[in-house]
Amino acid sequence: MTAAPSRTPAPAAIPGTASPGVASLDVPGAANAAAVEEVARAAKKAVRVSARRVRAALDLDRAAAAKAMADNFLTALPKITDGLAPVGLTIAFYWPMGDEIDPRPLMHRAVATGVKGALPVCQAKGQPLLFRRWRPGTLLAPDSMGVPAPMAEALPGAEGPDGGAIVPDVVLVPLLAFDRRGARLGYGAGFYDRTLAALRRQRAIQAVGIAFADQELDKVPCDAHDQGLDWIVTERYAVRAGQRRKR
Ligand SMILES: Nc1nc2c(c(=O)[nH]1)N(C=O)[C@@H](CNc1ccc(C(=O)N[C@@H](CCC(=O)O)C(=O)O)cc1)CN2
Ligand SMILES: Nc1ncnc2c1ncn2[C@@H]1O[C@H](COP(=O)(O)OP(=O)(O)OP(=O)(O)O)[C@@H](O)[C@H]1O
Repeated sequence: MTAAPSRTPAPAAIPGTASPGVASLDVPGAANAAAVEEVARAAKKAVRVSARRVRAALDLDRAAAAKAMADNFLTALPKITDGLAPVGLTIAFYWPMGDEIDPRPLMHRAVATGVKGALPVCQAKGQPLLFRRWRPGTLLAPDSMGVPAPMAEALPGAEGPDGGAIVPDVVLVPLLAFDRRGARLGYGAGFYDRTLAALRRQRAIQAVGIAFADQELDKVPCDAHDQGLDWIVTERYAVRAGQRRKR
């Protein structure tokens, strides 16, 4: 199965991956569902450890890769946003953490073309992320997970508990590992899964996984609550999830 065309709402889960790799655990009923979850959780944990090592050890020019990723993203943007609101497009970026590919060159270039920028804010564990407006120069302070995020007070008209939250059209998702189906692995706190699930209930959005190309795996372990990617953009290419690898 391929990803849904971009004019229809994005798929809520990764097509054909309800119980990947563990379908032979043919135990009927709720016990099976729990076993499948458990196997997926253990598999993810192991893959996360090795994926972190792989990303930290990548032997490449990280600044050049960040620029190349920005080029690929901006070239693909008309396709990524085909069918979304053409005016006042809001893109949720992320502020780089650790060894992640740096989205800041992309953020500056995208905003210079008139895109509205946003950054995620962690409110608390177990809660979806919210997004606040980002422009070059926006003051950032550590959110509840210690990641720099726009402060509520810094925003004009940001009254209310969410401090001026905005709903993005395109969400950049930082990855530890991904596959071409659009399955992804993050830090394991479930922030992006919860956030994409909540956004997709509200409107058509596009989730774009951002990573170094070498973070790709044949198959990332995933389970029923995992929210898939619509696109993947790396320093080497931009692809719609669900497309076969041309190699
Ligand atoms: N750049 C970026 N921003 C993001 C995320 C992300 O993955 N990348 N998130 C995606 O969910 C949310 C933050 N999630 C987080 C999940 C785990 C840890 C964490 O375990 N931190 C460790 C140090 C990890 C490290 O340095 O590699 C710690 O605080 O001890 C932090 C943030 C929102 N913002
Ligand atoms: N939509 C959701 N509602 C409630 N809990 C969820 C949801 N999505 C994920 N979770 C929980 O979050 C935890 C982490 O999920 P998972 O292992 O998929 O992390 P991840 O995809 O690597 O993390 P992230 O989404 O932060 O990048 C799991 O224990 C899962 O039960």
